[in-house]
Parts: sequence; C-alpha cells; structure tokens
Amino acid sequence: MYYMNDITRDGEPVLRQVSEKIEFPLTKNDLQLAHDMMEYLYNSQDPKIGKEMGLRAGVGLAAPQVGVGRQMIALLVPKLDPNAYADDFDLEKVMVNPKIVSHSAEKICLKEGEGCLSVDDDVPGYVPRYARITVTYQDIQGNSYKNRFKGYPAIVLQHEIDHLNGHLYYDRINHESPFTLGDLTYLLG
Ligand SMILES: Cc1nc(NNC(=O)[C@H](CC2CCCC2)CN(O)CO)c(F)c(N2CCN3CCOC[C@@H]3C2)n1
Ligand code: NI
Repeated sequence: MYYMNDITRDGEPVLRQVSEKIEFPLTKNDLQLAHDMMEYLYNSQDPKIGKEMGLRAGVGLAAPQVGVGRQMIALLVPKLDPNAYADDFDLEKVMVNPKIVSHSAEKICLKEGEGCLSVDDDVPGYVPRYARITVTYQDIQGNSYKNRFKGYPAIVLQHEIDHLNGHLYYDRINHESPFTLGDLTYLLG
C-alpha cells in the first residue's frame, strides 16, 4: 500500500537513471511491486479512498517513482468518452520492459499540459508526444506483446516509459515559448 510519502520526488537520483531490465520469472518482490503500483492507481482514482489517503490521482506509475530502478510501469487509463462506464479503461495493466520500437512523425499533446506525482510543482507548457507508437513489453507472466497505441493512452505510455529512461515531462517543454504549437498536430483532452 503506497501513500504520497512513498512517492520518490524530483531530485532523487533514481528518477534520473536508466532503469534495469527485469528478468523472468519475476521474484516475489517484483510481483508485490506490480500489485502495489496498480493498487496505488485504483486507490488514487477512488474519490473516497483517494481523499482519505491523501493521494494525488494517477493514471500511470513507473517503478522509479517508488524508488525501484527497474523497468516496470502500471497503467490505469480511463476512456476519455464521458459516456463510458467508470470501470471501463483504455489501458489497465502492468508492463514489464516496455520499449517504443516505432512511432509516427506526427506529434500531439495534452491541452492542459502534464504533471507528475514525482514533481511537486506543476510546470506549465505543452509536452510533445508521438501521436502513435508501437510498444513491445511483457506481462507479469512473461508473455511478450507488440501493440500499437494512439492518442491519450499513447501519451500516458510515453510519460511512463520516459521515467524508465530518466526523463521527466518538463524536460520536453519548450521553455522559450511553452505553449507554441510548433509541429504539434493537435491538442488532446
Ligand atoms: C492526464 C491525467 N493525469 C493525472 N494525474 N497525473 C498522472 O497520472 C501522471 C501521469 C500522467 C500525466 C500526463 C500523462 C500521464 C502520474 N505520473 O507522474 C506517472 O509517471 C490524472 F489524475 C488524470 N485523471 C483523469 C482520469 N481521472 C479518473 C478518475 O480519477 C481521477 C483521474 C484524474 N489525468
Ligand atoms: Ni510521472
């Protein structure tokens, strides 16, 4: 069970390192990590539990954010469609050793910019992300996948995979003019 004081903050070296590849079969610790990361996301998205526990809401979480420099991310991305059921997710899974193997030239961004549980103050500005990506990864059983993502789930995945390579979202903001569209094709959200 994670609380906010379990979240590693900007300034801790682990957030700026390249995380280690995970070998299979997963250790008990790895399985516990996967469980705890998903549990944080569910708790943080529950208005009652999230409030009681004082959690910042999250749709994704990377292992370095709980101090573990290993290649594991957890995703709980709701459908953007307001008519979708609350328990209907675009992405609801743990990915081990995720890797972007190809991507569109086209870039998009979230209209309201991004934030990060590991960065206490919000940095305003558009964060350019690839509109479409192909990702290889393994699930906690060790099955391998190669899937394509676009739009909102693709943005979240790029934010999380960045954490595994020591990048934070504000590294990608054009600080000269944070809200220029540049080569951004469209804004999402
Ligand atoms: C977009 C969004 N970012 C939230 N937080 N930031 C995060 O998730 C960080 C990762 C995201 C920042 C931009 C892309 C990835 C965490 N990060 O640092 C991990 O590396 C939200 F909380 C949120 N939503 C919408 C859906 N809602 C469902 C009901 O519960 C509340 C929830 C709020 N949307
Ligand atoms: Ni983050």
